[in-house]
Amino acid sequence: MKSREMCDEQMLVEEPMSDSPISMNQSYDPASIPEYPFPMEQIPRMSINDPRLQHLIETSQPVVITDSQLVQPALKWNLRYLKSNLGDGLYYVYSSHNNRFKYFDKERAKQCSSFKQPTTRKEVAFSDFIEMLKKCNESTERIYLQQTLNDTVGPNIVQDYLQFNWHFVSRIQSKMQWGDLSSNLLLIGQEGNITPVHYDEQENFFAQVSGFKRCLLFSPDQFECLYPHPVSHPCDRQSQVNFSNPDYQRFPKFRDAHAVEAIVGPGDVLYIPMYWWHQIESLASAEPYDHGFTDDAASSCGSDTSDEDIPPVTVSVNFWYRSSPLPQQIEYPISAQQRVSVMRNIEKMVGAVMGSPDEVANLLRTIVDGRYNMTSREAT
Ligand SMILES: O=C(O)CCC(=O)C(=O)O
Ligand SMILES: [Fe+2]
Repeated sequence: MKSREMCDEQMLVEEPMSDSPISMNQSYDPASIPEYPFPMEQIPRMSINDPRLQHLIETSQPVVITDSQLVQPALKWNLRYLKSNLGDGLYYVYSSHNNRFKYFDKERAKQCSSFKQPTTRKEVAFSDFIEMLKKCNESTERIYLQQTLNDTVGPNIVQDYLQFNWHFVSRIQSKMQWGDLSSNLLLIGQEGNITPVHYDEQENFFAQVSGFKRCLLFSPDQFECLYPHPVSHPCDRQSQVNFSNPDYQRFPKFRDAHAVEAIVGPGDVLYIPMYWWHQIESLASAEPYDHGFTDDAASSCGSDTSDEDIPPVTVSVNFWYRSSPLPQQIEYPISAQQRVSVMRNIEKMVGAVMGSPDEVANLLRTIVDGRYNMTSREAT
């Protein structure tokens, strides 16, 4: 396990482009990293040319790629540039009364009267998002923009997007026989925001554009330690465990959880394999955040409040690729990913037939109790 000091050194980011607004020697504030009770190892960081890279991706191991230039044209995406160039589309902005932004399915939430929504969501113009950010300075509310990039973006963003390093990602996509790129999610959140631990059913190249994020990953074989909500719950795929305040009575196997960690900065791309659990935390920058409005505050933002009031944000863009958990030929023992997929399918099937989550538990217990949960000696 590498020491935090080594990590901090690694995080000194070279200026990526001469006309880039990213200043040299950018780094994060180590004091902004939350502490947790589980052990952590570092995710390897390597060059696009490193011969180990392909093997890691082939075997579904997380890795940080440091020089892919995947989103190089986006490294100039500060708030001012985005405001001028994102176009007049609407953006989903989530609000939370604490720093956690736990995902939930809105449709399922409507059907579940006892469910307390952890965040609220608004669809707003990008300029309104900036006004909302300013208001966050006056309250404890925090916000997080999370919107799939779509065809409402302006021509400069289209140009930037076309100049992403598609050669790099498409080569991996075809080598790994992944399906289509399903979407690119743009994430702009305040420093300190946390996306709590969950897994996705897609392969992910997670590209950091501005600011720093701490990414904690757990392999799919830690399903038992992380206690996901039932598949029918609005928070399907999300862990029930809150790392900042773990309830060991309810979740005793969380004591066995162990993470791998990466701190990503501008230009880094983290490969998050499908079904790998991840918690993503926006860290505080060590330097003052340059949103780009400082020179022409009055004209740029067009509002009563000063642009100086905009709190610092982090910006990321992910690349989600469809993939199948089942290979053409199943090999035994099945992988941890396949095991999760099988469990999900069984849970969904029983839930669909029985109609209620309580019935799922009863039915599965009836199948197992006294029959499969015995030692092999008792069973004979
Ligand atoms: O950056 C974040 O806050 C969450 C990103 C995430 O969960 C993802 O890309 O799958
Ligand atoms: Fe995710």
